[in-house]
Amino acid sequence: MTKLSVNINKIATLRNARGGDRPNVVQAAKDCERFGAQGITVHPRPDERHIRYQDVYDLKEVVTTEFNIEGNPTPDFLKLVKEVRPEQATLVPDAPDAITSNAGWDTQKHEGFLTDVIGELKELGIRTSIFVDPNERMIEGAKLVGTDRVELYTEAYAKHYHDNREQAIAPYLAAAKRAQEFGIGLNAGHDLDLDNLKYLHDTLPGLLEVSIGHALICDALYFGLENTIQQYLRQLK
Ligand SMILES: CC(=O)[C@@H](O)[C@H](O)COP(=O)(O)O
Ligand SMILES: NCC(=O)COP(=O)(O)O
Repeated sequence: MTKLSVNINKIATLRNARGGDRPNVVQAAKDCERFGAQGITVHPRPDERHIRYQDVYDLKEVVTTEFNIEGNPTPDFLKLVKEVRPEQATLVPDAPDAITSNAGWDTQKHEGFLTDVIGELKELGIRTSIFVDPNERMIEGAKLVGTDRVELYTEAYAKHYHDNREQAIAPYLAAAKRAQEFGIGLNAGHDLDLDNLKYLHDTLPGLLEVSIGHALICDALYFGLENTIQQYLRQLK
């Protein structure tokens, strides 16, 4: 079964546009769960342009499904994660000024750092995932650093899906098979939507979770949040 974790960053973006509390991020997370989401993802960034650190503490009090915190493991991020203790922490090597995540880890270059951070989080009972490009060498590095899971960075898949989906998914399939051989759990995310999700789900073996935010929240403007989540869940059957 592939779980749908709804990334609620964009709910916070909308709230922050006016500085008030509408829409309420905590209520949105509760509603996503009520409408069927099997997890809630947030990606607090250092400038707190969408999810704020305080949101993460507030969400921890209410999220009853799987709470996944994504981000670059800076000292501030690690302090937050260690205090909140989500079910899963996804480490993403994004620069503070990046508009959005734009690359996976070089797991070989950063082997020592990732090994240390992953070890610390696992000791606290937090499942770890690392954001990686669909590259078999990076999966081999992921094995060495001891992560529980990898999250395949699906931007390239999404970008090329409509040109040639077999070609677009080929590197992901190879990476997924390698992860499976190593006993590493498989997540995926970035730019997934109602067009490209089903093929990804049906093609990648052992896909445990997808985290989806931008497209899902955009779809919710037209279809409503409950209906949208139901539509995404149907792609994962
Ligand atoms: C790791 C990843 O792909 C997502 O967390 C994505 O980066 C969402 O972050 P933004 O909402 O800040 O674009
Ligand atoms: N990990 C990916 C994520 O949480 C959401 O990415 P996107 O759907 O906002 O591109």
